[in-house]
Amino acid sequence: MMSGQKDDVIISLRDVGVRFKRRKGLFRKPDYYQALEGISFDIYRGETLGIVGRNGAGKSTLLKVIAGIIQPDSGEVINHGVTASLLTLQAGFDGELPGTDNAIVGGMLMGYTRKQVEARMDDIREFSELGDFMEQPVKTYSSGMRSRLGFSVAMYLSPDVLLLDEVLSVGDKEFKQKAEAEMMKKIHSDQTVLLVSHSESQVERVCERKIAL
Ligand SMILES: Nc1ncnc2c1ncn2[C@@H]1O[C@H](COP(=O)(O)OP(=O)(O)OP(=O)(O)O)[C@@H](O)[C@H]1O
Repeated sequence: MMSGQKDDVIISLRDVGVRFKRRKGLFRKPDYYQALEGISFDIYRGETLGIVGRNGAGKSTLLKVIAGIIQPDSGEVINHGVTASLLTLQAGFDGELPGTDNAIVGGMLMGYTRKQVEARMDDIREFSELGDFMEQPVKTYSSGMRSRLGFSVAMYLSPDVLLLDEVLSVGDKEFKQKAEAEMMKKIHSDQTVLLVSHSESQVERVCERKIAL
């Protein structure tokens, strides 16, 4: 991980716009939906930035643009040489593969080698509290178990910028508290975190700065 000053800008968004083509069936022309428009801000090294907004405000879309998963239709995202990975609870896992293999694949997508992920597997297993379930296919997991796996992988294999989409809002109360405590440690370290949340109070509690969409 890179260390540096808190006033280093590591990613800049300049007037970013994203629109989606919406199909209207066979006999009508598609139209366009402007999911994001004119978004400009800087992300500083080491900060924890909360992104809030109502359903459909474009929060998940914004994280995808920052992660480079989708390209903006206007404006630009300038990455000053950092890795940014998106953690969501819905996507990313192969249900047929066991938790361990999913952790390895996830880590490799963030630029780690298999050996590097394996070296952290005991920590991931312990934090997630999945135990022997780590050897079971992810399709047999409950949604809470999936979120524990995703969160634990992200915590132990952090890219320079960790993009978290609603990951603190699931799981049982106990795990949520443990996850939040772990997040607080990251926040007080060099780790840069962008956190999307429906909960304004959670953002107030966890983040140093917030952006409303
Ligand atoms: N692939 C897509 N094709 C068409 N429209 C899309 C697509 N992805 C998102 N949208 C639309 O863009 C808007 C923003 O979606 P996004 O998922 O970014 O919102 P959000 O703020 O994360 O919402 P939520 O709080 O409900 O998770 C929504 O109106 C959604 O319908």
